[in-house]
Amino acid sequence: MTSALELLPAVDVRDGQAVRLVHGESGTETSYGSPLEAALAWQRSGAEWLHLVDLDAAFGTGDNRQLVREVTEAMDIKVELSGGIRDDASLAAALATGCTRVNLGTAALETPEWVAKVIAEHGDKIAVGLDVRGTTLRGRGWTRDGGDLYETLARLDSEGCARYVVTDIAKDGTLEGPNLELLRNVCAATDKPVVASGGVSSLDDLRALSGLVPLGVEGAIVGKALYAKAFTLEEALQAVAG
Ligand SMILES: O=C(O)c1ccccc1NCC(=O)[C@H](O)[C@H](O)COP(=O)(O)O
Repeated sequence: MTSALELLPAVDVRDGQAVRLVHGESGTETSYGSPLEAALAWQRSGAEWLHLVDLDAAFGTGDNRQLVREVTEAMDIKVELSGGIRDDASLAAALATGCTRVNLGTAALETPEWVAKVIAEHGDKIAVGLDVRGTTLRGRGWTRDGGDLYETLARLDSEGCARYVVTDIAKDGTLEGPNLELLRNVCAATDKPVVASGGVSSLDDLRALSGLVPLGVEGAIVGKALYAKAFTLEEALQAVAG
């Protein structure tokens, strides 16, 4: 039997606030208040995962490390931490929060030897974010080109990377629907589970992503649609229930 699609409601933190960006671009923020309140609300609604992003750390405009730690420690559910985890110190701080796993982005493009080392050390506590425009990867808060998607995926697979978080930046925060073709292509290129991110707008999008579970899509991150109240998390969980 195939498992149900996992849902990861997103809390992206900028300057201490829960925000949503469009295409991940700095300056496009819509603010949604306290990150802790948002995270607790998703937990109360039945989430089993939280996708928590430190956008300042991703953009290099500071960090929300203390707040991210407080939110993670307040959760009874699994937490995936993302944003600016690029060296031993930031990885140690992220893992010390007690999160379930971390999502590395820029480091996989700029310091591949370090990423290979931490994959070997930490196994499935490490996921790698493949954030793309077309098939070109983007790093540094999605502001710099960082190589070819499929070459990088092959390299990370050979290093034992456990899981990928795949974002089509053109879709992120737009409510235009996920890039199903990209997800199919990535699943065809790797045996490792894929978490889809960016663009979910409706329960039908979630049903379409559920249809990709047999191909290797394990989960879906949902941000803007929940904040914009396109549907509730309870409805989303019902829609993907196996
Ligand atoms: O995850 C990151 O490190 C990151 C870096 C720079 C800009 C954005 C980043 N993440 C954004 C997300 O993970 C979103 O929460 C997620 O893609 C949800 O998108 P949507 O459902 O379209 O709001």
